[in-house]
Formats: sequence, C-alpha cells, structure tokens
Amino acid sequence: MISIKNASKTFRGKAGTVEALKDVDLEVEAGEIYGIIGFSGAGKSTLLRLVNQLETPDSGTISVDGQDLTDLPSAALRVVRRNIGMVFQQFNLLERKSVFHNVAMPLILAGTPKAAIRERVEEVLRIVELEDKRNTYVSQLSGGQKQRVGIARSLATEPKILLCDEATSALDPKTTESILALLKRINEEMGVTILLITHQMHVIQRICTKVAVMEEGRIVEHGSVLEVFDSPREQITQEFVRTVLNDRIPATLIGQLHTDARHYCVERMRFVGETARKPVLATLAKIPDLEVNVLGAKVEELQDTVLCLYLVQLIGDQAAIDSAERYIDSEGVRRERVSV
Ligand SMILES: Nc1ncnc2c1ncn2[C@@H]1O[C@H](COP(=O)(O)OP(=O)(O)OP(=O)(O)O)[C@@H](O)[C@H]1O
Repeated sequence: MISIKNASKTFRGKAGTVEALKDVDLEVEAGEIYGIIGFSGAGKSTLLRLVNQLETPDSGTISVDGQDLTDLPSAALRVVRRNIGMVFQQFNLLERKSVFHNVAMPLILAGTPKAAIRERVEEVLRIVELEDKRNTYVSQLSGGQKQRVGIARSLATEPKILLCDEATSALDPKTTESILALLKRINEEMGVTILLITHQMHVIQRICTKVAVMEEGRIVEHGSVLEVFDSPREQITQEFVRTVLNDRIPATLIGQLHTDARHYCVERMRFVGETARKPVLATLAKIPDLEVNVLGAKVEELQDTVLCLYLVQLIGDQAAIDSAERYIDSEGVRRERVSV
C-alpha cells in the first residue's frame, strides 16, 4: 500500500548539511499498524512526511496504492492527500474554534456541501467519543480530548491511511493508553492502515503489527513486532526492547550469585506463544540431581500472544545441567547462558 524505495534526503542549511535519510526502503501493507521507532534526529519525521509529500526526497520513489507520488501534478497530489490523514504530537488545532469547526476544516477546504459536512463530523465525533463536546472551544479541552479532535479531523475525509507523528508523546500514560486503544479500533473497524512514529517501545508493543528501527537516517532492523521483540539483532533494537522487557539481572542478584559456592549456570529463556503454555520449568525441576531456582520472570502481551522471559539458575553437576539444556532445546524454547 505504501512503498518507499531508495529514499534519500539531505537538508542543507546555515548550520551545515544533514543526511536525514540514507537510501531507505519501507513497505507497508494495507491494514497494518506499522511503527517506526528511533531516537531523536534518526529521521523518523522526515520519512513519515515523505508519504504525504510534505517532504520530497532527493532520490528514490514513494508510491501509495501503486501510484508514484514523486512526479505527480499538484491537483492529483491533492486527491491522494485526501486519502492520507495526519495526526500530530502537538495536535495542530485552532484553539479558538469549536471542536465541530476543527473537525469540519478539511471538508470545508475540500468544498464539501454543508449537510454532508454536518453528517460526517457527527459520525467521526461519535467514533472518537466526543459528540457532547461538538460546541466546546478546543482551548477548553484536556490534552487527550484535543488528540481525539485531531484524530477526528484526520478521519473527516475518510482516509485509507493515517500517519501519526508522535501522537501520544505529549500525553500522560492513562490518556496514552486510551488514544492507542482508539487508533487500534480505527484500524480494526474502519480498515485504516496506520503508519506511526514514536520513540516509545511500549507504543509499538501495544498496537503495532510491524516495526522498523531507525538510526542515523537508516532503517537498521525491521520485522513483525513479535520477531523483533523475540530476537532483536541490533544493539539499538535490544536497548528499545529492554525498555519494555528488561532481561538484565539486577546487581543485587548478581552479588548473591557471586557468593553461591554451588556448581550452577544461569539461563535466560524466552517462551513465545505455544511454548509459553508448556510446563517446561516443572519438567526441569524433575531432572535428577538438578535444582531450579527462578531468579526473575516477566510476561508481556504482544500481538494477541504472550512473550515470557525467565531468568533461571540451574544448580547441579555438569551432567545434570547438560541434560537440562538438552531438554530446554528439545522443547523449542530459546535460551542463552548468561555470564554473571
Ligand atoms: N527542515 C529541516 N531543515 C534542516 N534540517 C532538518 C530539517 N528537518 C529535519 N532536519 C534534520 O534532519 C535530521 C532528522 O530529523 P527528523 O525530524 O526526521 O528526525 P526524528 O527522528 O523525527 O527526530 P525527532 O524525534 O526529534 O523529531 C535531524 O538532524 C534534523 O535536525
């Protein structure tokens, strides 16, 4: 649905030259919620803005539904843009105008008849659950309500694609949760494809199906959210995953392990989906001459499945530990020995 190929973009200004995008490829399928994560300055906004041509690449192609946007005349581009809504971190609303007026704005600009505007605005206000605020000035709303207005405005023209630029970064955790739930509902019930950028891994975890990690103008890793959380390759990806699923052993525990004179090893084990339901630890505990000590555990929900992380101390002679590792491997559980 969205296809970006070999896109590069360099900004030249008084402060010097910045290569914001370096030969970036991105493929987003219809119906996905695709998240792009990276630290500040990685190039996320520039990449997102290519999709509605708020930014044009120096080289490469951007196509939406098979149509190349890079050499489109402006009238045709306006039609394409009507199919692409955008939600901003700072809402970008007219504070002194009513909720109704803000949501109606894109339709007014498109020359939509008044009756149709009224009908569509009421419809999207119902979707974002703000019908009772239609006549309220935006300046009187909370941050979460403002973002709902921003989302309603972006939906007014019935877009097929929603671009979200740090849509929840200015919101508290509870409001963030409700906005993420709303975006997921819009994706599922209205079939809107969502491309979002964020620097928060829990946003990716909560609603995305796919993720791309950006660093210094490049996509360094991408895949399904489950794949990337389960086995992050790049160091930056591992750091992001750790903000949600911390697999480090706390220093206090390392101190205690150092004073343990028994023969042991520490294993980090990841259970995903079906393997999470197998009684692996219970079976391990039955291996003769082996003691199993769970040092830590974390369970996270991802794309309608679960990812469990266990840190386990296996205590026993080498033969017992070897037999435990063989058993874990035979169950398809990913494990690695951790040096402490
Ligand atoms: N219009 C511009 N003129 C000059 N430099 C720019 C412009 N837009 C972006 N940049 C630079 O390009 C690089 C990438 O910026 P971009 O906003 O795409 O990153 P980002 O990952 O979205 O960061 P943030 O999370 O801080 O918004 C940065 O170094 C930024 O300063």
